[in-house]
Amino acid sequence: MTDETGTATTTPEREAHLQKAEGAVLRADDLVAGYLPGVNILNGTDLYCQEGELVGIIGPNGAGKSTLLKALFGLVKIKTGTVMLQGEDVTNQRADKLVSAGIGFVPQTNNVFPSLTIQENLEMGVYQRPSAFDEQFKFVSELFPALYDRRAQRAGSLSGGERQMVAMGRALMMSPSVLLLDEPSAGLSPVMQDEVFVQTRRINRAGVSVVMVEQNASRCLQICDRAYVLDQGRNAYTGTGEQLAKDPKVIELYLGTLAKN
Ligand SMILES: Nc1ncnc2c1ncn2[C@@H]1O[C@H](COP(=O)(O)OP(=O)(O)OP(=O)(O)O)[C@@H](O)[C@H]1O
Repeated sequence: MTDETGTATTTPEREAHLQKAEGAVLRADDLVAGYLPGVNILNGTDLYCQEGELVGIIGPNGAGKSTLLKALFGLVKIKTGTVMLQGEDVTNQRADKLVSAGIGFVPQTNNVFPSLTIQENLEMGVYQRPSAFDEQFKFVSELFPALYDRRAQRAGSLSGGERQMVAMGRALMMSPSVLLLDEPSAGLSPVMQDEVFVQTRRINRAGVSVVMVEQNASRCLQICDRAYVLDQGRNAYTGTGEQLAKDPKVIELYLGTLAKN
């Protein structure tokens, strides 16, 4: 991390965070990234996800939450900093390489092929390893029985919540070491939002490490093991979901406006 003058800085909190990041399935250190030359959206973001963890990322609009996920998944250029997947440096690797290396990503929008059936969508998820289809289809069908029952239905005819299930199922087809979810509850009715949180927890309990960005901050903090509050591309607060949900500063600055539902 550097200050405005480019001098290296660190804090005891950051040192402690870096120590806890040892051995993580996915870790990002000091990411600086953005879309345009000279305009950084991430300004030294740190994150880690240990095996089996469900990690949430919350924060105000425009904080860089989606940008962080895209940077982890090779969709936004990382200018400085590193991304390590199971101890391997994967900084700025192409998304398709990251999928075969073990990162699953579910974008916020346009995350299914609407003209394809549910089964065909799931086949697309495993196109790099077609021989794994049967086994992975069984795993995904056990998590989401409705997908199996309706496998011949076109994804374009499904509701928002059902599409989200297909998108998650597709990303799980490669049996990822870590699954990145970008605002899975966005645009859904309160009932369907709840369903998505239950499903996310179920995926995590099935042994999949998850990093999720969420606009429904209070619900996210309820289900996640740990979370980051991002502000202006920097780590503002971090702790267990329970700690952050009770932290007066987090409540005042972020949950007050974000946790309406
Ligand atoms: N493709 C892009 N090109 C240029 N700037 C972008 C692009 N996508 C996002 N940004 C900018 O990056 C900043 C962070 O956006 P980002 O979507 O990461 O925020 P966020 O924390 O996910 O917010 P929200 O909850 O509103 O989605 C915003 O200022 C946004 O305008």
